[in-house]
Amino acid sequence: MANPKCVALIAHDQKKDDMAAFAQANETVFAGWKIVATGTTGGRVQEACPSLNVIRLKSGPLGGDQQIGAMIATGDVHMLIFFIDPLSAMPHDVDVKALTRLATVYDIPMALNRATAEQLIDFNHP
Ligand SMILES: O=C(CO)COP(=O)(O)O
Repeated sequence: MANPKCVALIAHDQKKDDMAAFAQANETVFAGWKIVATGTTGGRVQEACPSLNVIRLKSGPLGGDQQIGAMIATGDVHMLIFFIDPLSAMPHDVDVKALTRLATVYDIPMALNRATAEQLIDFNHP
């Protein structure tokens, strides 16, 4: 089988419950994907979806967003699902901006809320 496409999953703290529920509801779809995630998000998704193999990177504020940005630049991440919290100030706001900028530069599908993510995965079964 060809290498599966890679999706990056990230959620800010206020959105982590939502991400865990979203991943669980779509566990069978994600089974066909390689999954990378920032540290804490990845832990929550792994807990919610024991059948998946979630590759956990650093936590977002400690460089995880930048790691995923680098993977987008090298062509190793093909879709970004990032449940952002627009109501809280983030110490690593510049990293968040850099990540969404790179997803735009490299023109990969990017969902920043759950409604868009649901649509994206409907269209992107590998
Ligand atoms: O802060 C984040 C994204 O900007 C997410 O990082 P964690 O998944 O480690 O909480």
